[in-house]
Amino acid sequence: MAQFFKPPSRRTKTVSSQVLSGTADALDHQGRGVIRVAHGGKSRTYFVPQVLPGETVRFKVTGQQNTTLVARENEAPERRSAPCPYYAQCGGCDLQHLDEDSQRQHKQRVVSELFTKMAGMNTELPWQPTLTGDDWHYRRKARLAIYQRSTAQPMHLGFRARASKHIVDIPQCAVLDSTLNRLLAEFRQLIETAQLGPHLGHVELIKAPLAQLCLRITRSLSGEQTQALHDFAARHQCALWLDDGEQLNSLTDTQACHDTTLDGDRLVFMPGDFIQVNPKVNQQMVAQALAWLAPQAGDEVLDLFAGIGNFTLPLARRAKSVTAVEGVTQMTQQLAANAKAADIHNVNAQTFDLSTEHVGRLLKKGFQRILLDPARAGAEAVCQMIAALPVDKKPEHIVYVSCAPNTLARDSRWLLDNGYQMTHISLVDMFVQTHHIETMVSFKKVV
Ligand SMILES: C[S@@+](CC[C@H](N)C(=O)[O-])C[C@H]1O[C@@H](n2cnc3c(N)ncnc32)[C@H](O)[C@@H]1O
Repeated sequence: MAQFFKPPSRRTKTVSSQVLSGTADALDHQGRGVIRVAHGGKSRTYFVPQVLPGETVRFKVTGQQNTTLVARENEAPERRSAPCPYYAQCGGCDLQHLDEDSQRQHKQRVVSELFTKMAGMNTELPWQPTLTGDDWHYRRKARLAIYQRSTAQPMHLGFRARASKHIVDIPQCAVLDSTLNRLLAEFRQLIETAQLGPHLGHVELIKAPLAQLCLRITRSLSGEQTQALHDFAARHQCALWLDDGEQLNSLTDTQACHDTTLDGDRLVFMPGDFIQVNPKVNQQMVAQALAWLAPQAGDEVLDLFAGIGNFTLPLARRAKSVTAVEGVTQMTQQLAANAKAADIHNVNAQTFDLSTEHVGRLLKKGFQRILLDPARAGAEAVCQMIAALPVDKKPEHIVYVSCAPNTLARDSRWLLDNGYQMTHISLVDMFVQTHHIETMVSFKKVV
């Protein structure tokens, strides 16, 4: 039999399940303690959840990126005891071991560092006061997973555990709106009495302004179960929706969900459409965008990643016209319908993918002001195309609203290197108790 030389495997030794120890010297942008551990003359960096700078811990390496905390040897002075009883298991509010002021300071520091590293900003950023609302019970929308193999087995209703598919039972959520929390407790009982558990995949709770429950149905319901849902909706004066994965049907004869803009216009939406989860903070965010963008009566404004028109309608009331672009057809149609119902006729709503060339053609028409509010992936293609515009076609003002500071810093570099100056930046405390960071930045054309 022929023999071939077999080189030794080049695969790095698996680190999985190793228990290491070290002291955190920083927090990363996901709120995890940064621990550097020496390995055979080299230093390796780990990111450990629930750990603060100065704390020495033992942690288990569960994958290339994942670690779990095993034991903490000391506590940093700024650590507080987490107010929510589910904090240790639930994957949700992962920064509540810091008080709210410390959370905000950490988030501001993260954004500043990312701007230095990724956008080349070496001067102090023009920070404005953080926009804040309630620290607890601020969420008007949440999706909870449901799992029950059969009615003889226990039912689970809650959020997924940290880095896992396991459901942590959450009878009450400390950041969920209080009306929705009360409804959640009643709904848990209904699942048991009507034996709904094996038929449901998740429930989405929305306050809009009537409480709404949207149920993901995985097996068809019996007549008695449907009646029990009807009775529940009547008893608790809420709306009920059934989603079978293909269609969303309203079970109750109630009005659709809606929000109200700061001008009093109605923004109708469907469960599943994007809405900003923190209504108090959202109102301030829209007001600040208007103040920074300062649309004038003669301005043509572009609202990109427009959703159902959260920024579009207020902008349209102040400018000559607004072109709003959104990638989901249903939301663009809803945006157009919302404008029409508010008697606003200067909105041109378009549907297309903003990561494509198409946006370049639109930008060449020339807009005085642009509002950008992308998803976490950011708006790099848009910023590159703004950067490449001739000076006379470049907008005078841009406001960028972001839920991911790394893509915000990356995209901002295109603007800062191509004729724009940052005039304002502020944190928007949309997701208190969690590591998620919402930021607003205003740019002004300087050349
Ligand atoms: C953060 S939400 C903002 C929505 C709206 N501005 C608001 O305040 O409610 C981002 C929106 O961008 C849309 N979107 C994400 N990626 C997109 C893309 N590549 N092209 C167009 N729209 C996109 C999403 O559907 C979503 O509605």
